[in-house]
Amino acid sequence: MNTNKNGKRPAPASSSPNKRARTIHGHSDPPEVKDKIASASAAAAVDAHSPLSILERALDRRPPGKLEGECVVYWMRMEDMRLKDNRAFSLAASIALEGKLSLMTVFLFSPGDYEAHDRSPRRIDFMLRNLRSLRASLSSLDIPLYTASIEPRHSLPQKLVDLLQEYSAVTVCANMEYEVDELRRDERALRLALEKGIRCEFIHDKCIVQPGKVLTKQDKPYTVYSPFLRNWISVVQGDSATLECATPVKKNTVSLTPKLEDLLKNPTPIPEYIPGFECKDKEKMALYWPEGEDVASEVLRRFLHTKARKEQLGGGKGVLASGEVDDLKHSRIMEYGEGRNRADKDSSSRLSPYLASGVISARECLRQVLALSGRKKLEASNREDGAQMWTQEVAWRDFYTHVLAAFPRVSMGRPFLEKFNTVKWETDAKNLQAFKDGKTGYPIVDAAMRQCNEMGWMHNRSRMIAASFFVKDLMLDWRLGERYFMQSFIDGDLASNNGGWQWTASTGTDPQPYFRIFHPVSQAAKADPSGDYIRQFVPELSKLKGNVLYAPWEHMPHAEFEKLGYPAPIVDHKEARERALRRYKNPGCE
Ligand SMILES: Cc1cc2nc3c(=O)[nH]c(=O)nc-3n(C[C@H](O)[C@H](O)[C@H](O)COP(=O)(O)OP(=O)(O)OC[C@H]3O[C@@H](n4cnc5c(N)ncnc54)[C@H](O)[C@@H]3O)c2cc1C
Repeated sequence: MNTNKNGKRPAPASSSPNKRARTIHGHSDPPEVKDKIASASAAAAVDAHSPLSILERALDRRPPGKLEGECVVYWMRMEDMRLKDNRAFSLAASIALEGKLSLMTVFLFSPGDYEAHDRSPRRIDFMLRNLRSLRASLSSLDIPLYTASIEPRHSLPQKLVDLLQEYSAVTVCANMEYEVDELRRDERALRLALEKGIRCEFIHDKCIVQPGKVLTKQDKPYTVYSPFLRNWISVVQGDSATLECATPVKKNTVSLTPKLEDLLKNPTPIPEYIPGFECKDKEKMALYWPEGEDVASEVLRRFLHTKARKEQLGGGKGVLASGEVDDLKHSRIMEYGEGRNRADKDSSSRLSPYLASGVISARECLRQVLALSGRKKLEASNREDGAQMWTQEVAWRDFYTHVLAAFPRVSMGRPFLEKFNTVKWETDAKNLQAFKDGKTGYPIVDAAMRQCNEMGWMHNRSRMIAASFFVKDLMLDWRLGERYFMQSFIDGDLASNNGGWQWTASTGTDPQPYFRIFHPVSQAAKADPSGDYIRQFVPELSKLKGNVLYAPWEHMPHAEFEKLGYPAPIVDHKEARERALRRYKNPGCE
């Protein structure tokens, strides 16, 4: 470790071009994500004929003649893992009721898709846990659940249709998933099903307002959030059907065929884990993030009605640990306007794992917010009221899903702003590893990354600070960071994660301007004024207080600093900032 002139401060590793000892220069895409980056022309072609528009057109086709069969299938996927307020499930039930048919549910595991989408073992384990809980609920409704693991992933549409035929299904209903591969898979399944006279219904459910419904005056998708939000609010308030709860599904009334009866009594197994996605810390994850619809409802209830609790900061305390106190006036949502950027407080809802897996619907969240103190109006410009502010955050989830649906190339490794595609990235493997391990020497970044590694989740501010440091300070390719987050999070959601990374990397829709670069020390003081967050996740610094905590190398004598066993900064922020400005200003240049 180096010391500076006054012998006090271990100097951060230099990032200026002529001093970079450990940095391997490279203009090429990093090998880890190379396969995932489409060419500009291929990506533009996908944008021009988006998989969503292709699927929507295909949905107009119906099998000729009367549908003959014995059941209707609800095809549940990993983003709609609930029975309440689930549109495809309700639709399947109503078609079954009308046709005097029985209802069954199918869940197909697709390890190839999980791999392709960098799904984390935590997310897969959460999926399995929720599925087990749903199986019990389905069984109480006499609805059989069929499960199977399908490989290779490209065979899934054909295997689904084989299964539909085996069970003599007339219709299959599913909620749309907006990722490119998934939309293409569904379109293929639809074509194959049609050939066999089976009807497919893929419907919008994930967002509060469906993609394609919030458009500019020129009928174009929005690329800027504020006008999107204003229009989104007018759609929500102008059409009462938007927030309507899907009809609850009742017990199967028709007597089941022997095959379905057998499936109800002898369900196909839900594995302990999916090979390749063994979750090493599953007990801990189950403590932090218990599964089930009732849990999700309780997480929401507490956010709306109870006060912040200190214990929720981390330290093995789950999202439903006891100690909550009802206090509508000072509930977490009421304090959200002021507190939402505080990583050291129990300031946000922690609903993201439940929303990402669809364990609770976003509509339900908004209905409950509107019911609070009889609130009826949403206001785009109100940035003080906690409930309004929170709704605006939930709208970001819709925004990024709409962006993904309208500009699918963003998920094909392309920056939304193509002009930044040639920005030169570093490829320093040691820096990448230090970031992942939370050993960058910047306490707030390290606390964020250690929270990620410990909980599979991070506070929004922490995600922004860590991602900014990754891109602008380490100058590492944002796609590598995007991938690591997906592989680590229990709430990994392609649209929100990609949106968050592209916002931070200044390459996305409505991004952070490239010249606004977070300072990892001043951001620490803002996000963690009490210091509790850093002390919780970075035990080497647990005895430090005040400004020393945010930049110990700067304020402590060298010998004292060394005793902490905490790394010195791996880059100098000032130099790194200049490098980032230089490279963003002139993409392609050193
Ligand atoms: C680099 C980066 C990566 C991210 N990756 C993900 C991800 O993989 N999955 C994910 O769900 N969110 C992601 N986010 C968004 C946001 O950080 C999380 O949704 C939020 O921190 C979850 O905590 P919460 O449920 O307590 O949020 P709250 O503040 O209580 O917000 C409520 C809900 O609104 C939605 N939401 C809030 N902020 C955003 C946002 N900026 N973008 C999209 N949706 C939002 C989420 O569904 C969230 O659960 C990312 C943000 C960044 C900057």
